[in-house]
Amino acid sequence: MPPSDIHVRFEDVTKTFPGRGRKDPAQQVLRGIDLEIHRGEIFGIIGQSGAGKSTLVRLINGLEPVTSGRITVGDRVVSGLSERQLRAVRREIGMIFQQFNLFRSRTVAGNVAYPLKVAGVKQPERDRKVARLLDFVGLLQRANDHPEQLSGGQQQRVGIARALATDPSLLLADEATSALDPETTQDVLSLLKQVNRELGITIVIITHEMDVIRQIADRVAVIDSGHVVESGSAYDIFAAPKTPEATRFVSSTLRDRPSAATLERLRVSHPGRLVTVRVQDRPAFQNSLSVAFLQRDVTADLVFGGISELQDRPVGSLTYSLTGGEGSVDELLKQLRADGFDLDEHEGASR
Ligand SMILES: Nc1ncnc2c1ncn2[C@@H]1O[C@H](COP(=O)(O)OP(=O)(O)OP(=O)(O)O)[C@@H](O)[C@H]1O
Repeated sequence: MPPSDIHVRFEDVTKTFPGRGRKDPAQQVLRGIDLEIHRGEIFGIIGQSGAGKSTLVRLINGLEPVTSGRITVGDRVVSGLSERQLRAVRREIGMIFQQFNLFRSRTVAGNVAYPLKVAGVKQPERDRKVARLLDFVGLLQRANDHPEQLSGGQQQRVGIARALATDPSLLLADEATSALDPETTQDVLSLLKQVNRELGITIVIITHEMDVIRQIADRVAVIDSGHVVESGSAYDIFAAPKTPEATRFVSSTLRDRPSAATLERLRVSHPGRLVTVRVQDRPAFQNSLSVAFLQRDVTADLVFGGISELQDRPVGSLTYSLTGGEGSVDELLKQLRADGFDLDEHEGASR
């Protein structure tokens, strides 16, 4: 990828918060982070609470300084800049927050106008721009209301309009939908997609909800205890997560794999060997499985599973209870693995 197509680059970045003594020791929150966020994409960062997501995103616009390593935004190294130098960088980077962070004393229009005022944009131009932004987020009619008169979703729309006021090329979204109900979350995610597709703005979205990643991200990094444990296209991570952390996040949203308790129940009600096959985006996926079952004379009862779509491609898994004559299930599993099927047998099942 040409360097100009990389919008944000982390190179061996660490972050340690200094402690204040023995009872409050220094805390290393990010360790050796290497990441490349491409221009024009929606990049998701997922991790559990305390994994270091907010810190990571706050390093990009210098709200926190790095401890070591280098962060580049466009062709500019932003780590190590002074507050004055950072002000110019921040004009190119919008940010939205979980709690919206609007000024309660200002109107909706006043909130959106604020960054323009700070940037020295004069009145008639400012009013025109505020009206255009409020129209874009669907709140032109509410320009003179105050934030508390709006729903959470509407307040986040104002947050988005305000973040777009200085025409940023990059938008940072810190748990932007975590305070919203599922339906409003959908609306805000649709608006963010529109911001990305129509305005060409790169979006970095951090979340602890894999469903947000499923709905919106092109690529994703999974972070755990300050490390990037897995990264890649959202489809690849959903279709074939490689680490236990990514697997946990994926099954939390697809709910396609049986839990330990469900497996116990399935073992009681089904005599066969329990095998989970990952759904693959290949022609006649299910038909090839059925043919293999028939050829080996194995009876396959579908006992659990789920298939969803991500970027118009199938993801998920199917769990079968397999029964057959002496050696036939072993032969079947060997053949399926050789044919490139991705499967796990749940040990402990009755044989
Ligand atoms: N300013 C700070 N000073 C000291 N420690 C901090 C500071 N900011 C964050 N931390 C610590 O860094 C760790 C990571 O916090 P961070 O907010 O980045 O995680 P997160 O993954 O975003 O989690 P959450 O979703 O709960 O905010 C936490 O243990 C937190 O207590």
